[in-house]
Amino acid sequence: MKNINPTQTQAWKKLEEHFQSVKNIDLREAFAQDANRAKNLTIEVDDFYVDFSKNLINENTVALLNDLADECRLSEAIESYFTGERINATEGRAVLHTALRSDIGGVKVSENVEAAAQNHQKMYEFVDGVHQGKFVAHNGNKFDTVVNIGIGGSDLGPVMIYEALQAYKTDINVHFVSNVEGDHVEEVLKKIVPEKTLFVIVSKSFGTQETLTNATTIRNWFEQKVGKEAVSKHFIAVSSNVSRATGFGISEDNIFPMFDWVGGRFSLWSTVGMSIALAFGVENFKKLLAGAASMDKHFKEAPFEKNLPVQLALMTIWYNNYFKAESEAVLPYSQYLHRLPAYLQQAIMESNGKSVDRNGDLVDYQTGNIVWGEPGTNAQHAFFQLIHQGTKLIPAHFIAFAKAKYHQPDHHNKLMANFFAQTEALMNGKSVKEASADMVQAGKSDAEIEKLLPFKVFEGNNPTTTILIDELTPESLGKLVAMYEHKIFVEGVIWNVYSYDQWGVELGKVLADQILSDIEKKDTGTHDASTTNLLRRFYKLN
Ligand SMILES: O=P(O)(O)OC[C@H]1O[C@](O)(CO)[C@@H](O)[C@@H]1O
Repeated sequence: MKNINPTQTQAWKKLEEHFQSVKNIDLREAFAQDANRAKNLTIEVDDFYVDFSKNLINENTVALLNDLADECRLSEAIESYFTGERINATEGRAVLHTALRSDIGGVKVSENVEAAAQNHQKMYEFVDGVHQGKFVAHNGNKFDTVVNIGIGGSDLGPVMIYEALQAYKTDINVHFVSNVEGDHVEEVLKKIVPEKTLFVIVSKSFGTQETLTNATTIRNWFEQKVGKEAVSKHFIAVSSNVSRATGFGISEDNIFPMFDWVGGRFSLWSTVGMSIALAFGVENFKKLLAGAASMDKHFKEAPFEKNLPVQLALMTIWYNNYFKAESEAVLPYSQYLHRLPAYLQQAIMESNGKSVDRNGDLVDYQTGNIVWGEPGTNAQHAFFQLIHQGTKLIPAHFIAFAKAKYHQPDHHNKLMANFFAQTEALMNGKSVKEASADMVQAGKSDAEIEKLLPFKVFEGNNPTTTILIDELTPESLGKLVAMYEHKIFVEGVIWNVYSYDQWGVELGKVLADQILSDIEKKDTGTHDASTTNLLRRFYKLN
C-alpha cells in the first residue's frame, strides 16, 4: 500500500478552503464572540494545562485537522510505532524508545521491554554502587565528578536533563565534552580532579569522530596524570557496538549496551542516561521514565481532539503548511530548561528535515520546521522585538511551571506576570487608538504623536500555545520530553516522511574525513577555489 501524500487527501483540500476564511481571524474578536473559546481550546491532562486558544484557529480548524490525521491513518501508524514495526524503513529498524519506559506496546514488544529492563538493571546497580562507594576510583576515592563524552543524541538529552533537574542533584557533578574542538576538552579538564572522576564515553555507534577523538585525548591525559593501570576503574562506555567499545580498551564489564531500535536523539531514557542517573540517583531516573510512560499512555489512548502530542503536531502543520510559517519558537519560562530548545532542535530538525517522502518521491510541500528559542524572561530582552513587530509569523510555545522550586514569591510572581503578559500582548497587540491614547497620557504633543504613531502600533494576532505545568519534577520533565517526541512522530506521519533516519548528516562527515587527510599533509587537495583559498589561509597560521 502506498503511503499517503497528505496534499492529496480530502481534508487537506478542505483545509485550504477553510484557511481562506480563517487566515484573517481577529483573536480579540474571536474571544469576544465566544465565551467558551478558552475552555474549548484547552486540553488538561493531569498536571499539564495546554491552552491552544490563542492560536489562529476556530473549532472547525481543529475538526478538519483531526480529519487530516484520520485520512493519513494516524491511528494505524501509532499502533505500528508502539508495537515495534520497522517504521524506520530506510534503516530497517523499529523505533522503540517507548519500550524503555513502558510496556504499552503489549506482547509484540515484550522482548524489547525485557531487554531494556535488563540493561537498566545493570546501569542501576552500577549507579547505586557509585553512590554507595562500592564502585570507586583506583585509589578507593568516591567519585564526585562525571564527564560525559558524547555528541548529538549522546550529549543533548543528558545535558538538557542535567540542567533541568539541578534542584534534585546528588553530590555528583557532571561535565559534558561534545565538540571536537580541543579547547572544549581543555576547559573541562581544567575543572576536574582525575582521581575523583568517572568518564562515561557515550556513542551508540562508537564510530563518531568527535567522541572518539575526545575520549582518546582524555584517556591520554588521564594516563599521564594517574597511570594506565587506573583506566579500567575510571572509564566506562555506553554503546550498541560493544565490540568497538572493547576495541577502544573498555572492558566488557564496563560497557552498558543500548539497542539499535533506539535512535540517538530519543535515547536519554536508555543507558545513554547514565550521567543523568549518576547525577540524580536511580529513583529520580525511574521517575523521569514514569513521567514519559504516562505521556505514552495518554498519546496512545486519548482521542485525537484531546491528545496533546496530536494537537501540538497539527498546530505545527497548520502554520507550516497553510500560513507558510518557517519556524516555531520554544520559550521556556524556566532557566532550568535553558537547553530544551537545543535538545528539541536535534529531535525535531534531524527527524523531520526531509524532502523525500516515504514513497521515495520528492515532496511538493513544506516539511520539518525550524525550531529555536531561549528562556524567558531573557528572550524578551533579546529577540521578542521581532516576534512582536517583525514581518515574520512565528508561532510560539510558552512553557512554564506554576510552582517554583524555591520559595521566592517576588521572583516567581514577576516571572509569571511576564509569562502571561507576553502571550496576551502578542495576541492583543496595540491598536492605533490605544497607542495614541498612551502617548496623550504621557503628555506628548500632537506633532510627536503623529510622528511616532506608526512605530508604537503592534498588530497583534501573533499565535501562541501556553503549556502550563504544575511543577518541574523528574516526572513532569519526562512527560514534557515524551510529549515532544510523539509530536515529532505525528508530524512525520502526516508529512509522510521517515522521521527516524538522518542520512543528511552523512555527507559532511565524509567530506570532513577527506579534508582532514589534506590538512594532515598541508595539501590543498582538489577542492573548489573558495575551499582551496580558505585552506591556504588556514595553513598560514598553522
Ligand atoms: O551516539 P553516536 O553514534 O556517537 O552518534 C551521535 C550522533 O550522531 C548522529 O548520528 C548524527 O550525526 C546523531 O543522530 C547521533 O545522535
